Amino acid sequence: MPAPLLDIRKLSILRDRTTLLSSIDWRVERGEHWAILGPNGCGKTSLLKALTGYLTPSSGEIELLGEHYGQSDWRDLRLQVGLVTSALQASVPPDEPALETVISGKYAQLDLWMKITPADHRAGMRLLRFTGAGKLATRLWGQLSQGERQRILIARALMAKPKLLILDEPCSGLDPVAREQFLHFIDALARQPKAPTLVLVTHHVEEITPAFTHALLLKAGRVAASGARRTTLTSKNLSTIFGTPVLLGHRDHRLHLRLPAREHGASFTS
Ligand SMILES: Nc1ncnc2c1ncn2[C@@H]1O[C@H](COP(=O)(O)OP(=O)(O)OP(=O)(O)O)[C@@H](O)[C@H]1O
Repeated sequence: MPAPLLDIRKLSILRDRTTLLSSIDWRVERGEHWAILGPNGCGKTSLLKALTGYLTPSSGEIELLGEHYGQSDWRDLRLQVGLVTSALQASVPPDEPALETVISGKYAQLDLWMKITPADHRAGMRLLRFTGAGKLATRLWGQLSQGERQRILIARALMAKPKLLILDEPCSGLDPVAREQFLHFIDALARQPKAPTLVLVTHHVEEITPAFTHALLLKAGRVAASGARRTTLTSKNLSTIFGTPVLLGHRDHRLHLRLPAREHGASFTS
């Protein structure tokens, strides 16, 4: 049996007497796509930092692509993990054309300084077209819209042919139409036969499209629920993580969340 893509066991992280993560167990098999959901401060970013080697565990084990944290060079392993996060946006030079930003992903560098080979040019253009940004090749980073930037960053991440692609709140800052278009793209990407395993970090159940097969729900640094989407994404579990009763609905293969009627409280009178 092949090793799981990711196997995290009893991971705890403490900093300055604060528990960021407590006894996290999370196993991702190849071919699965996961959503990580939880309220502000529940530990989502800390978990991502731990698995990309930017936050050292206090205890527990992380196994990524069959390699154990602490025993392998995590800088090499990190190259197999694509990370699309808004934190990256500030690091891209504003005068860099989109095609160069994409190609820089192959070399894990920001601000591409080397000569572009014809093969890299072809691969970069193919990915730009694939992400629906083919016409943006010469557009400068500083001129791109938020939605366009997200597509460029995904193309950039795919340039390194990652086994795991992490999308950290990729819809923040997108208008409703751009968000829907972007979610369609992500759903289609996940269904590609050679797609990397996707991990989507979000606060919003609406963004968990049907291609996401599994979910990890975090609350206060702990796993509140984890597993197949049907059994994990439930009103009960979501009420637990958000600390208030919520109702999960399904419409047209999409999820939505609402508060029970009596929770709305305020009413208007004229
Ligand atoms: N280096 C640190 N030292 C102390 N506390 C930290 C440190 N890093 C994060 N924290 C705390 O750990 C908790 C989890 O933070 P984290 O950024 O992982 O949450 P998150 O789920 O990503 O939140 P959000 O949804 O708001 O982005 C927060 O309360 C945060 O203040």
